[in-house]
Amino acid sequence: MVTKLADLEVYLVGGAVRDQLLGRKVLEHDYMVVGASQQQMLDLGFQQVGKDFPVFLHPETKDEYALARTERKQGQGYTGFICYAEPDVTLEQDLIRRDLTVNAMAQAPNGDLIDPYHGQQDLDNRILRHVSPAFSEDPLRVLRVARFAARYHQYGFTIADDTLELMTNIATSGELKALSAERVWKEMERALTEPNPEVFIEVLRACGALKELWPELDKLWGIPNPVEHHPEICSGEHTMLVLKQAVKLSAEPKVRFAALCHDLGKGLTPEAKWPKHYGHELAGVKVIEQVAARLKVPNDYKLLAAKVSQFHLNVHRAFELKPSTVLKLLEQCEYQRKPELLANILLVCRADSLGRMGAEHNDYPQADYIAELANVGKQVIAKPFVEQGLQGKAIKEAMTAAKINVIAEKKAELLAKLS
Ligand SMILES: Nc1ccn([C@@H]2O[C@H](COP(=O)(O)OP(=O)(O)OP(=O)(O)O)[C@@H](O)[C@H]2O)c(=O)n1
Repeated sequence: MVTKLADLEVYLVGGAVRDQLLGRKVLEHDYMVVGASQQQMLDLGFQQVGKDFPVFLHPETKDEYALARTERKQGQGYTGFICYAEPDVTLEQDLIRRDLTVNAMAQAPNGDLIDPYHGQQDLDNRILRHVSPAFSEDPLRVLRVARFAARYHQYGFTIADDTLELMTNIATSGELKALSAERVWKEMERALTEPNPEVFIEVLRACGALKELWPELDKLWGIPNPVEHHPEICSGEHTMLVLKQAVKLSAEPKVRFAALCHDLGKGLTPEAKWPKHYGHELAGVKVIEQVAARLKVPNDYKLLAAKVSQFHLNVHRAFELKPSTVLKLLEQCEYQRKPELLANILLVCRADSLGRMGAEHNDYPQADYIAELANVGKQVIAKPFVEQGLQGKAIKEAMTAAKINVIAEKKAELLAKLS
């Protein structure tokens, strides 16, 4: 009979066991409780937090404690689960419903590892492998595996062949379409923070999930670019190179998302026009809006991606732009109200330029050049024009003329230095 906390049969489970064995920092401790009822947990002072599952917060540590449970799928989609969490559910029964063997290990309080599905062996061999056919019960696991592959690529992990086959079956069955946009986006966003987000995209592509979830991106493979600017030719390959450069430049997932989106407009170029892509910048904005609406992408991600798509070629051509065009570009990038937006646009443009085969170590002086012109533009203020007695529209016109002047002066100075 469980009457005090010390009587509970408790195991550390999931990511904490995995990451501890990998020598990684453990941020979250999840525990499983075997042999207790929901009422006993409440009587011990645990606070129930799970709506769908019996998950509780420890009265003192606030760590998550879940009752051992089995789950069976009922119908399509995530909500259709029959969950059973009575005290007779065993540790092994709970572990077998989990996604990957490396996630299906438990550790007893005395340190013993309970590993009925050989997670440690897979961990040592650097393999992501599903535990059982129950893997398919939650299609989101296709994205989870791709995300773990992106995270653990640095340790040499690969996906077991039969797991990739299972993921392919899930993707081609159309079941990914039943996932809510919120769950899909959450996985994508997390994947974008990993050290190798390009692996996430490559895995999704390899199992056919990218085509289902993000066809506008999937389409870029096979669309050529002019070889003189893009020795890698393929737009999909180029996008992966840009993403890798973006990872080097910024930890911000929205910068990485914008890198993925910057050439989506190329998917709309009629084949007869290949390998050129006139107008893909503006065409891409519509595609990004469509992707953002479908995946419920946050507005700041959408805004950055759309601006990068629209203006990346202009930024690349920065030195050729007239001062008035530079000012227009800066204003369209909301350079005064949102300095971070312009800084991120310039980062992605740099990633785009360096994300071409053989260009990895090139310089990208356009970014500093635009940033410096923005700085001088910002310094023009309304006060002197107001003091001259100008009003309303006249102040705005005078300020614009003054901004163009200071930009022209700075442009001449910077170009003289660069030449
Ligand atoms: N769709 C899911 C979600 C979770 N789990 C299981 O629940 C555990 C905890 O899930 P979560 O906290 O999402 O993942 P972690 O493995 O802890 O990974 P992360 O480090 O990304 O938090 C996982 O280890 C896995 O055993 C699962 O099998 N299927």
